[in-house]
Amino acid sequence: MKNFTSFADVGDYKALLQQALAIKANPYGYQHIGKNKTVGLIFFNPSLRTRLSSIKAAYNLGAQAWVLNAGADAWTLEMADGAVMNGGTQEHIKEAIAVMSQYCDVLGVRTFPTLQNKAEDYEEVVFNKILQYATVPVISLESATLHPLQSFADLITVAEARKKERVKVVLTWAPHVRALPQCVPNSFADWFSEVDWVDFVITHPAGYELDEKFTKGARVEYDQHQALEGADFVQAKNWSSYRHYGQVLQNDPSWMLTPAHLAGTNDAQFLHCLPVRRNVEVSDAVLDSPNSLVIQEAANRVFSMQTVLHELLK
Ligand SMILES: NCCC[C@H](NC(=O)CCC(=O)O)C(=O)O
Ligand SMILES: NC(=O)OP(=O)(O)O
Repeated sequence: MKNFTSFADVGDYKALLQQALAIKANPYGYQHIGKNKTVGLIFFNPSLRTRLSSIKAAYNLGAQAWVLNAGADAWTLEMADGAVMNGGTQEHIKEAIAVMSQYCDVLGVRTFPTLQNKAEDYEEVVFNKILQYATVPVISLESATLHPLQSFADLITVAEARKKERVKVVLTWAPHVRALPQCVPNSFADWFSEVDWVDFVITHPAGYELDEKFTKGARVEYDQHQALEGADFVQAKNWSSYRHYGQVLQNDPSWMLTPAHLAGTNDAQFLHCLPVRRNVEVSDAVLDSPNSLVIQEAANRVFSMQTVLHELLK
């Protein structure tokens, strides 16, 4: 693995999953890998889990980590090639990333989409500049279109929690009060459509279709009730429209997941990447039920990151 930006970077996902489970069983057993190594973490956007689990993952591996809040703590960065920098931007991304590469052995970067410029977001213009200028391996901490560390943690969680060999996993759209990125559902589809022991179904209202580049022919069922029938795992997430880019087309509260929605499932276990808007996306009764895996899922963010760091630093 050269960088970690999507499922395609992984190669053998079964081997990576086994490695994650081995690391989780013996989290401090690989400290020789991180000795004298530094993990750099740059955030252009807020984070709780990704930031803290990445520091913990580095620590478990015997490495040190530093964090830069690029949106707040550093100089205002210029992204455009050939820019005449006589305005508000103070440092070009070209130098900034090259310099930060001098201070670490692997670089994690979070940069959200604009949700305004579809072409710029879906061409990953900012993230690709970072890949271009970095001289160390780069890990996506959530880019404009994908969140692979989250999906890998979701895969670890489903693998641990499944009660049978083949499982049905449903990704359901949920209402929200804001327009959110498509990264988490894109990435969930990018990973789960490839897992050979998963029957994967996506459900959302019309107009919320995801980019087929990521859904890769996965079954889309517009009737949420039908989709949830017999599910073993349900991942809920809001996203804004991809077709009508960045728009909130509707917010029908009947899509909020409640125990009644889960009645026809196979006692489904519940997933959400967090942060979650309680009683907007999902009801308290679902989040607080014994079938909720959200804390275990967040805990597994340490092991998805630790496994990726292990691969890139070994
Ligand atoms: N990193 C996990 C999800 C981040 C982001 N959620 C948010 O922005 C929620 C913000 C709010 O609830 O206002 C998203 O959906 O991609
Ligand atoms: N799930 C997730 O990535 O959370 P943060 O945005 O808090 O890092």
